Amino acid sequence: MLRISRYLSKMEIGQLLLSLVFTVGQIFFDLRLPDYMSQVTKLVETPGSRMSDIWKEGGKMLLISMGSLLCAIAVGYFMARIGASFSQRLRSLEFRKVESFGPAEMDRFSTASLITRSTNDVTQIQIFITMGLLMVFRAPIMGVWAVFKIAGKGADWTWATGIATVILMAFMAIIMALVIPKFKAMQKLTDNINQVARENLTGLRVVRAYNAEDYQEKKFDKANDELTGTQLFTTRVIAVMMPLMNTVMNGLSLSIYWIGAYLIKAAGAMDRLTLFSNMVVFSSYAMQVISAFLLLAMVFVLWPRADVSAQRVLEVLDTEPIVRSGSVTTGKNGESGTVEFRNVQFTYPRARKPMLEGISFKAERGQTVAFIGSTGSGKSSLINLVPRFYDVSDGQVLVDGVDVRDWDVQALRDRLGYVPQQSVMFKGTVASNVSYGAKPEHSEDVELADTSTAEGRRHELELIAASSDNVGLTDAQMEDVRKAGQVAQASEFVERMDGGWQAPIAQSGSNVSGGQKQRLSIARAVYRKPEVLIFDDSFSALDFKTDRAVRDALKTQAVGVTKLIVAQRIGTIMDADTIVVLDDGRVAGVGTHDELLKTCPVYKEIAQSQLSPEELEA
Ligand SMILES: Nc1ncnc2c1ncn2[C@@H]1O[C@H](COP(=O)(O)OP(=O)(O)OP(=O)(O)O)[C@@H](O)[C@H]1O
Repeated sequence: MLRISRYLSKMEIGQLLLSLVFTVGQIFFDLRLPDYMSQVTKLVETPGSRMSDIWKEGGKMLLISMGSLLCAIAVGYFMARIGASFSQRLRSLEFRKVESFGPAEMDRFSTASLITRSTNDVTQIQIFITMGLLMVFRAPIMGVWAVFKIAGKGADWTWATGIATVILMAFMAIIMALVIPKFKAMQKLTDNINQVARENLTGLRVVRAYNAEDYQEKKFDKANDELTGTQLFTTRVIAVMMPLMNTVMNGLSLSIYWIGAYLIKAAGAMDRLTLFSNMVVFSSYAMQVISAFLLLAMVFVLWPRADVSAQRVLEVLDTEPIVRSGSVTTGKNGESGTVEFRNVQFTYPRARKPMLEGISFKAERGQTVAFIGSTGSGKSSLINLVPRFYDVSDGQVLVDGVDVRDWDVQALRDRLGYVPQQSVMFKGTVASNVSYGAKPEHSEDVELADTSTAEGRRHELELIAASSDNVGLTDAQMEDVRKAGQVAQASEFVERMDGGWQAPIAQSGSNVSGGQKQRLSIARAVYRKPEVLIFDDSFSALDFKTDRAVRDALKTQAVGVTKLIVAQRIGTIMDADTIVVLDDGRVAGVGTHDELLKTCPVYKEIAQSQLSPEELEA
């Protein structure tokens, strides 16, 4: 929990210190009250006291109470502010950190856990800051101060308070020993429930199609019951805590008065009034000591969960992606549009066996290099090394003559137009999806925006607005969107949509078909005007005619752009300048279609399974 405080802004630290001052003020006022109470008691007991004197002392008590109230309000206000702005910053930082993650980091954390870590975990930290943080300071200050106030005011009463304190501490120790491990488990169980819910929602169609609702429900019920069971246990234990504490508190009050009654009975008439007043004061201070323990108990309720959450949030924030950015921003000797693999070996993190071995080829500027091979032969794995989703285990991948590990990652990816195997659409419009690469990249400024100040929050909003849906594309940009759409053979269906290029795209592109998504995804890559276009099996959802039309358009419209194409269909890649045939992560052949038909049995087998004898002869 302490380590996460390094993300507090200066303003928040200032507010925290101010709250601390107000807390000390509140304690001061609270501990002054018994003194006035003692005065009032004396006045009431002393024959001949005037009502106005009692009113005066009572008035002072009221003022002191008001002072305490105002301090409490100030503390509550500042702590709520700190809690809200700090958690906002943590969420933003986590979001940006996750954006820098590659597949390796995503595999390590899992999507569900990352969602819990930036929502539920941050909320636990916020609750602790708002409700528990100042108690950490308030409880000991109040306890020690109150002990000083009662020191020397009666050995018997002090003994009674000491015994009550020991009983309280014993109760608290038992309760904490019972609940802390459960609190730790609770966040993991929340991850679990998120994971099951997420899987169910994303796979809803399959669940329905296979009538697997019961199975899914059982899985969810199990996760839900586990979480509920743990929550019930901790809540029950904590529910017992308060009555126990109150019993001890009331027991102590009773003991003080009981002891007082004996002492007063044994004292002489002159001392009785002083003793009585001392007893009232002592009892008030003793209650303050016990209250300090009650506050500590509250801290112990909130702290363990917040501490676990802080560790989980820090785990994300402290993770440095395996793929680290280099510094090169231009190609070697002005080279442009070349991609070369030099004896590349690649092993997936946590895998024992290399997935790719001995891969070498070079794509010159403007050339088309295609990759074909059976399912699982490593085509996607190979292509993923170019944008550095993973790094090679051995050998080199060079873009424009520079090792991809030396490239500044942004500069490298700016040169590439990547079309993934599964198209991804974002909520927005057709145009905003196609022009996605034109958005300003997230700026370092955002990370530093101090959201604890009004100025910082305004700045953050401006930056968010600048990077949100680019509704206002310039005419030139809109022209580029249309051109990219034409190359990807998307214009026809887009123009038939309600709103044309401004037609809305639902979350995950659920209002367009698989083939349409694929075409928009291709348009998005073309729009960037990259040096290298990478198609990871991107033509598979297209019909043969569209596949052909897209490739023809690319030939005429994307001249000089290097194309790396992963494909299942021979027809898609037949005219490539070079075809690399993969078999179980090794190169089985490299050459043109005609060459490979003669020299590569694996390629010949694939070709024979897809083409007619006439096509093969042609
Ligand atoms: N993230 C990963 N971690 C570990 N192994 C992986 C990972 N992704 C893929 N693999 C393994 O790498 C192998 C090659 O997968 P890859 O996706 O590169 O094949 P592919 O040739 O593109 O197949 P397809 O044509 O079906 O898309 C597979 O055996 C797969 O199990």
